[in-house]
Amino acid sequence: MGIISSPRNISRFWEWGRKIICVGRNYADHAKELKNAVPTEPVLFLKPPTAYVKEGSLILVPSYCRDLHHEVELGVVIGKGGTAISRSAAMDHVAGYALCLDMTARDVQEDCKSKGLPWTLAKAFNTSCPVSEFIPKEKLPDPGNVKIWLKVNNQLRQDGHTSHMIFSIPFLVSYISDIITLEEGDLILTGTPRGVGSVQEHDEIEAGIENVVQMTFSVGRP
Ligand SMILES: CC(=O)CC(=O)C(=O)O
Ligand SMILES: [Mg+2]
Repeated sequence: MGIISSPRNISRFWEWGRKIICVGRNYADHAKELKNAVPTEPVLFLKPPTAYVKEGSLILVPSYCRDLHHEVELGVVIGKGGTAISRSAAMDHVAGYALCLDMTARDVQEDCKSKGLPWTLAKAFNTSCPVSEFIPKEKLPDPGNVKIWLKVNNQLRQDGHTSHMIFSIPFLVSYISDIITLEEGDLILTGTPRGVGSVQEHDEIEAGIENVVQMTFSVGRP
């Protein structure tokens, strides 16, 4: 008897084992709050698929981290892969979106920056990429014009607007695809607005895209 394989469903993109490509310092107000220069080219780094976590599971503080930060970000889910995608064709490659957290071991990142080391330990640990449900493209017709927010224990910490991104979604899809071939199921995190800050074990993080999606995660220890 042959093996029947069911087709993969893009609304469960986090199960596909694809790349997570993150853009850093894409909001001038956040670059400034961390005393970083406002970039003239996108800053890129990666998270592995083992970084994904869905609502109902804990965000885990890595054992070596003393200062875990939240960063709320709009995620772009790739529906059609490609290399050297033009800016004008970029949105044809987008299947939809997800609200994402780029959890960051800030103390470790600062140490890596001072030593000129890569950010892997700070950004790529297990559960460093909590994601909302998949948002089909039609439900977010103007992704460059939405409010994203984040609360910790019901206190508003981040209250940003995607219109403040330095590099737009079409620009980022095109720019990244020149360097890293994009594949169906890949996720691009588009950077965080100002207001990043610490979370501790037992904290509750709530985040949303205004009028579109909301999600809640708790923080724990492994
Ligand atoms: C300084 C950072 O951690 C950059 C980053 O991830 C961002 O979203 O900006
Ligand atoms: Mg980030």
